[in-house]
Amino acid sequence: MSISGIMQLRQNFFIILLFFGMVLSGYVIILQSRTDVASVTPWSAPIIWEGTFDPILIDSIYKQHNLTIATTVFALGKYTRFVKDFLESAEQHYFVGFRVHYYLFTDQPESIPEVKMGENHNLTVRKVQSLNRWQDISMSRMGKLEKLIENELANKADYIFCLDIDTKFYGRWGVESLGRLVGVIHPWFFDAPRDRFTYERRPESQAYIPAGEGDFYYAGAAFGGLLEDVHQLTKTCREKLLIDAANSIEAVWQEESHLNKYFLLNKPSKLLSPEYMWRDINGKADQIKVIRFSNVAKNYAEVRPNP
Ligand SMILES: CC(=O)N[C@H]1[C@@H](OP(=O)(O)OP(=O)(O)OC[C@H]2O[C@@H](n3ccc(=O)[nH]c3=O)[C@H](O)[C@@H]2O)O[C@H](CO)[C@H](O)[C@@H]1O
Ligand SMILES: [Mn+2]
Repeated sequence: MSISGIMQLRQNFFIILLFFGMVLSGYVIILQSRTDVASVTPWSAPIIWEGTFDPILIDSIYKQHNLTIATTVFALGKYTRFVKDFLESAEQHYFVGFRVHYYLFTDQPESIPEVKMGENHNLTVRKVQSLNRWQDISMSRMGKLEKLIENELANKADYIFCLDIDTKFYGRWGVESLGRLVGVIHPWFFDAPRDRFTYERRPESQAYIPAGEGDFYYAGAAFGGLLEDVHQLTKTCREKLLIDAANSIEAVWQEESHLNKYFLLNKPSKLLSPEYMWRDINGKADQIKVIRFSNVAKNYAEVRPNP
């Protein structure tokens, strides 16, 4: 056979290989799903797990939209020690390649370390008053977030995520997490029956959820969505926390209880699996293929201002 004949044969072979490759990868994308976990809620909202999305494809779709994701964290009292790891790990894994604006609320702006930000990632530090009880610090976030969205974020961001600071990123958290109203399934309860959920059970509280009701138990340490939807959420929770305070009752898990009540009445349009909120001290679970974001181990007695 002549040289050009061999070249032709080789070329044909590669074309056939390419064709089969495309067919095969097409199948892989279309068949991408999970059978060991629920990947959709009874109200038809997706639940995001590893294997339910194609990161390259979804990035390329969202790239066209030039979005900004506002991201809030609070570090008061001894919780400033968590800031460095949070920000450094976020810069490795959190919306890499997309616009992110972190808003960090602290009572000690002077002790916030310098962390090198990636392209299109910015940090704004805000001074807030210190509070004496950790419960008050945690609950007061709702009102501060409400005000931030109301007074500052319009035209500056598209989506917002509100996260705990005693946390660290270990894997990708990207545009697959974006949605109108987004909740994260709590790492203690993703596998538990509903009657074990630690909802507020006293009817006197605005966060009350009766036995037999409720869909999931959501983490207070991460939620998000479109500005308008998160504004409504934070406003409602702030109002309900105030009513409870006026009635001298504090929900069992503070604003997390109110968040769970809100999500019962206003279903999230997207849920994130506990890959997006694990705990360093938790053991492994078969369903968790990737840990993306996790609560770091902490000595409660040492870091909190009160028991
Ligand atoms: C995994 C998860 O869903 N965690 C929730 C849970 O316990 P946690 O044990 O995660 O609560 P926590 O001590 O981390 O407090 C929540 C957040 O408040 C801030 N903070 C708290 C104390 C302090 O001295 N300084 C300070 O800055 C900080 O941003 C912290 O991340 O319950 C809390 C309310 O009961 C919140 O709903 C948390 O989000
Ligand atoms: Mn926490």
